Amino acid sequence: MSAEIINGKNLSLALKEEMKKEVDALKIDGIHPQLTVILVGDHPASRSYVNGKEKACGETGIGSHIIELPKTVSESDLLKEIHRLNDDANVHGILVQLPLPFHINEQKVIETISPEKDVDGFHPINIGRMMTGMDTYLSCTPYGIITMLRSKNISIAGKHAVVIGRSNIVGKPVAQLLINENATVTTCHSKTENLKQFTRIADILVVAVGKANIIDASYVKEGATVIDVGMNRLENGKLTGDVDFDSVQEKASFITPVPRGVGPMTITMLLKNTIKAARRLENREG
Ligand SMILES: Nc1nc2c(c(=O)[nH]1)N[C@@H](CN(C=O)c1ccc(C(=O)N[C@@H](CCC(=O)O)C(=O)O)cc1)CN2
Repeated sequence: MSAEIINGKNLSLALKEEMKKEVDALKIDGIHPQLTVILVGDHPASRSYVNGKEKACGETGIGSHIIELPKTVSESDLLKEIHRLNDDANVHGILVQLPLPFHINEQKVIETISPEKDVDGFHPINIGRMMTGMDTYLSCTPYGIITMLRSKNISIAGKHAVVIGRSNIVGKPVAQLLINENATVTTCHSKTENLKQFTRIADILVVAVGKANIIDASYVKEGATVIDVGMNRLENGKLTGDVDFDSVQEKASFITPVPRGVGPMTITMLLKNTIKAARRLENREG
């Protein structure tokens, strides 16, 4: 067997075309979706992700603005900036690029963003809404994963999904979204004993560990769907996932690559959330 590749880059292109039409229609109604991104410091990867967000906004007609703050900015100045954006009626979506410097409390920052403008879906109110199955902004990476599964009509209901990783940004919300889709979900993590006993019975395996090529074919059930959220930069500069792609591709039914898998979908779902925010804040059903 050789698994079908779920190409997040191509899916993103198709979704962005649809969103461009949606944004054009909104503009005719006088609504101009607007995203503001705050970038603290000059971490090259963060800068590149923020540039990617700006480019994707441009491609779909969404207005974007980047606020750059020095890495020495105080927590209170950052919070002030967020309050100002919360009060700015022209701004529909606010995002603070993570990670932040150590002297800034990330959770405090997330909780300061108005839940109605929290297009990252990180605010505890939006997490709570997601957990109770309410309509809300879904965290972009988990939302992208569910969208990738749906794009290939992969059955989720009744299937056993195993998530490796329990971060607030990926592991926990993706597990919850899979439960919302009626999967039976097992969450594994660094303290899980005998990881293979779980992964080998997974119909859907989501890997968000952060260790290059740690999951090889021996962890995977024949015919499984394998979603690789890992993004590991090797010494030679090459980007690789948590999944040993070549061996797992021989055993799985579907697999996401790195790069051009989940990563591009993270940005694309941010655009979806920004359009939703614009509709909601302008009272047009989002
Ligand atoms: N406020 C947020 N911060 C961070 C998030 C987030 O969703 N919100 N997620 C990550 C970074 N991230 C977006 O911000 C992100 C990561 C990766 C990609 C991507 O497209 N990756 C490419 C490869 C890019 C490369 O070569 O380096 C791919 O996988 O094909 C997009 C967005 C942490 N911070």
